[in-house]
Amino acid sequence: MTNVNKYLKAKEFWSRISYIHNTDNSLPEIPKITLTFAQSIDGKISGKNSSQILLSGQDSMILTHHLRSVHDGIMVGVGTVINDNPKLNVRLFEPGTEKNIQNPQPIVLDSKLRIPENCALITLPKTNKLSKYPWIVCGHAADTSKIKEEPILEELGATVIKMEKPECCLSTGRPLIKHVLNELKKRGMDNIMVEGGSNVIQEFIRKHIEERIVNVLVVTIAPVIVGGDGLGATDSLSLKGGLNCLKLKNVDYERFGDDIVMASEL
Ligand SMILES: NC(=O)C1=CN([C@@H]2O[C@H](COP(=O)(O)OP(=O)(O)OC[C@H]3O[C@@H](n4cnc5c(N)ncnc54)[C@H](O)[C@@H]3O)[C@@H](O)[C@H]2O)C=CC1
Ligand SMILES: Nc1nc(O)c(N)c(N[C@@H]2O[C@H](COP(=O)(O)O)[C@@H](O)[C@H]2O)n1
Repeated sequence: MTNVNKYLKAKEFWSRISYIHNTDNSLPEIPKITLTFAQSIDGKISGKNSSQILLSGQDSMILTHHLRSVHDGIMVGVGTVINDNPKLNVRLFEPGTEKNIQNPQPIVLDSKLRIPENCALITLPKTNKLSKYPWIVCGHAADTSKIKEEPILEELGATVIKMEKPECCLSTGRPLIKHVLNELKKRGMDNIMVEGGSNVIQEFIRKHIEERIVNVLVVTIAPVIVGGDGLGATDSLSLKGGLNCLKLKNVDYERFGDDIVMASEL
């Protein structure tokens, strides 16, 4: 398949599955959510000691970058930033379309402002004008954090969104997802792609069971075996409320190179 056809296929797949995304089953006060990650055939999203691994092949990576380009925001937890130092921008696009490419707004869930000042999300926009400075969402426990100060991050270009009200955070200071999403909607985010990592994926699934906050789940399954040392997307997720397992609905599959991409309602 030529590269042009790979981009076309990614676009067509998103058009096909976004019928799920666009069904009006979402809560109007929060952005529409696409929950997405790549996993090995044995359900791991990273390797031993949480080491980052390249699971997606080129074709499914093109899809991931297309998804980034069609969302207002892209969200990860600070664990992913510390571990992977991701860029979270759109680097794979059809040649000739660069003028139309919009990078999503990077959003980092970071209860205690642990984000490294020299991470790519903060340094990249200095040299790459198309990249956006990150929004960093912290809780009230950030006050007592010994590490990062809000003014330093803001001087560097980041926007710190502090969830100060006690009802917006757990007693540990971790911001509650629903309140965070409501705040992001007020700041203009109509749809957000949530890229992980494990704790954030689990939090979205937990919350979804209560309030249906996820519109579409997109999982790339790569023909790779990581083994028992790897980190699973849902290793610490215990399904409460008598659920033995969560059965996905409206399931669709497509092959991208050697990978299978599954899209469904959660
Ligand atoms: N294969 C894939 O698609 C991906 C794999 N990963 C992998 O995931 C691992 C990182 O995952 P984790 O360590 O679990 O970190 P994480 O990225 O899920 O971040 C967790 C942190 O987010 C913060 N946070 C703030 N509010 C939160 C909330 N409401 N819910 C949950 N977290 C909140 C907390 O400080 C928490 O420690 C890395 O190994 C990385 O390589 C990450 C993204 C995608
Ligand atoms: N789609 C996908 N496939 C993989 O194999 C992956 N390891 C990931 N990981 C996610 O992508 C982030 C890296 O993004 P940049 O390439 O730096 O823009 C990483 O942090 C994970 O969120 N995704």
